[in-house]
Amino acid sequence: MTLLEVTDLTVKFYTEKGVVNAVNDLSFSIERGDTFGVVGESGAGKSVTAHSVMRLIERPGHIESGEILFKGENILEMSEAEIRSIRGNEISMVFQDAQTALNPVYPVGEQIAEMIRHHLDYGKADAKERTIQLLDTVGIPDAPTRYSDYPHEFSGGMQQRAIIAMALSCDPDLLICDEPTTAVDVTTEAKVLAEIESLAAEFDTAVQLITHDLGIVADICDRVMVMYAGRPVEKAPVEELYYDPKHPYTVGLMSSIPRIGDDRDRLQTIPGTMPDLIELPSGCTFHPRCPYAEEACTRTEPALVDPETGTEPTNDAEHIAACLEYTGELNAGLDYEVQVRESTTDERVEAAPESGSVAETELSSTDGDHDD
Ligand SMILES: Nc1ncnc2c1ncn2[C@@H]1O[C@H](COP(=O)(O)OP(=O)(O)OP(=O)(O)O)[C@@H](O)[C@H]1O
Repeated sequence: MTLLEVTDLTVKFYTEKGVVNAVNDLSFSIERGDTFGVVGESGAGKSVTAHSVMRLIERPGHIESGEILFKGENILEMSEAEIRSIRGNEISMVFQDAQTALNPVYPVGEQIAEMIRHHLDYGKADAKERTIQLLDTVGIPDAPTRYSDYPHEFSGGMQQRAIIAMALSCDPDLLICDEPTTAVDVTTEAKVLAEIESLAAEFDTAVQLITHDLGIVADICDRVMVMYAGRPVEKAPVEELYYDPKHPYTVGLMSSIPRIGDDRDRLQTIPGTMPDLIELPSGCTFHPRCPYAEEACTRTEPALVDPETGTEPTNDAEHIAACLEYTGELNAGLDYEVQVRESTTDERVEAAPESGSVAETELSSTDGDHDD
């Protein structure tokens, strides 16, 4: 049975300025042990999607329609007690502002042990032992001593790992990580991500990783969903997305990956910003920013289709995209090139949109040592 199956999810926020269409008709699924990336710029609806899965959407937000099946049970129809027993237990989440998840006045170890006692009904000594084991697993050096340290005695990277340990403490089936590394430096980021990856493998935990960075997705995800203005515009196994991106927005995102020592101004490659979600553009919501947009794109909203056939995807279709190119409605077509450069240490993919800019990313895995 599929672990998580989201179908036609629509979420709106009723604000004074108007109704924000945060998530529109979104469907995706995550299998057990899968690492699923959700990418897109700020405001794409990534966090709202994750919060919906945890049923944490609060007023003025409202889940308008859709189904969220977790192990076959509809999360949206569960009682408060049922959803509470799943949250932090079978599904746990590392939030964007992860550091605030630690209470500054209690030792880190005690906070994790408390979670374990609460959710797994462990005795005091067993909970402490499991906590120390977990701290050790996430790479906290000298875990038995560090157990009694307060959050401020941990470095940012160590705090982040402690939070991941906390999220994993109940051995969840699904770990949702919302930009888990925004608050840490680049070196720590690579280590934390490697940690999530190896722990997920060790515990057979599925991961939904939310990020705006396709480079991170390349490092650790199996499958990816690219979101734009509350909708999925492309879904694919990670390698296919990199070698053969089908949606112009994905190509634009790949162009935006900044690299150290890179003198090209990559962040400029997608002109404009995410549209106002109160008044979405007509037709394809990406058309105002798309270098290939034609008249048809201002009128017709593209459906997610199998790019090979241009038809509605079958259930087992792995790569799907929402662009009129694939339903034969564009005259000039898409004009970008994907180049694959291989080197001894990594593989790089480049995609060049019409503007002449080049998208590039690495398909190498992060190094997973534990130093801070
Ligand atoms: N409580 C709220 N009230 C009003 N609008 C909201 C609220 N929460 C989210 N939204 C709106 O929903 C849209 C999607 O937000 P969301 O946080 O999911 O984006 P995101 O892709 O996760 O972006 P980021 O990477 O910045 O977190 C945004 O336009 C946001 O303004």
